[in-house]
Amino acid sequence: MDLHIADHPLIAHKLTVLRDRSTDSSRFRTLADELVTLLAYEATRNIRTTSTTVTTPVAEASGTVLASPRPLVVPILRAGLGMLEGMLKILPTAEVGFLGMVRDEETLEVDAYAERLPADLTGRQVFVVDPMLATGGTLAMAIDFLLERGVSEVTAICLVSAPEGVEAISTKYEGIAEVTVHTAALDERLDANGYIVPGLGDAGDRLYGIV
Ligand SMILES: O=P(O)(O)OC[C@H]1O[C@H](OP(=O)(O)OP(=O)(O)O)[C@H](O)[C@@H]1O
Ligand SMILES: O=c1cc[nH]c(=O)[nH]1
Ligand SMILES: [Mg+2]
Repeated sequence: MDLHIADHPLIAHKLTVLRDRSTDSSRFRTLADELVTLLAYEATRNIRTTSTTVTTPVAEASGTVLASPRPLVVPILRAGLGMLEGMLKILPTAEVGFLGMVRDEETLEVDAYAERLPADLTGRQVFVVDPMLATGGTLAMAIDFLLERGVSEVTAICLVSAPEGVEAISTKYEGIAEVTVHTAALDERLDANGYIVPGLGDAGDRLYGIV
């Protein structure tokens, strides 16, 4: 697995405000949106393109456009929805698929309650967005859904990741699929309840639950 940890002062600043317990939902949503746009710039560095020519008002120029089929963005509900608009700002032509998943707070087992993906994703470039990579159980289930549909290359964009989740994904897909994770931060560890330390708390609640 390829892990990229962002190293940019604007990302560090926005993430610091995002972590702050006193940041309210409205500001949290704005920051998540801004952060994913910044992370997506680097995460799309290897997006597939094709060469073309374009006629300017002056002359013909050679150019580059996104290849077909267009990329697929998959937010993992609920918290991943807070990263969708930020992704679409820089990938406005992407197709969007949805996965709804929730962790059991006691067992940390993941339940998939919604799935709306194209049936055949053979050869498609896929960007999964979810703010938190904790145990890695949710991202693994999402990757499994995608692999079943023919995907061989998945890029995940997360805001905060735990070493335990990174290790779990790296081990599970070694030699099976090309998985890349872009994260704004790699934190210290998980606590006894499966929360990332220092993390930012429950991303879904902070985006949509608590004002
Ligand atoms: O790596 P894991 O241990 O699987 O945990 C990470 C998952 O937990 C959060 O979702 P949650 O289950 O809280 O659902 P929500 O988005 O509806 O809040 C988060 O958005 C990830 O999807
Ligand atoms: O710290 C964590 C871990 C999982 N999900 C969250 O929202 N936060
Ligand atoms: Mg949650």
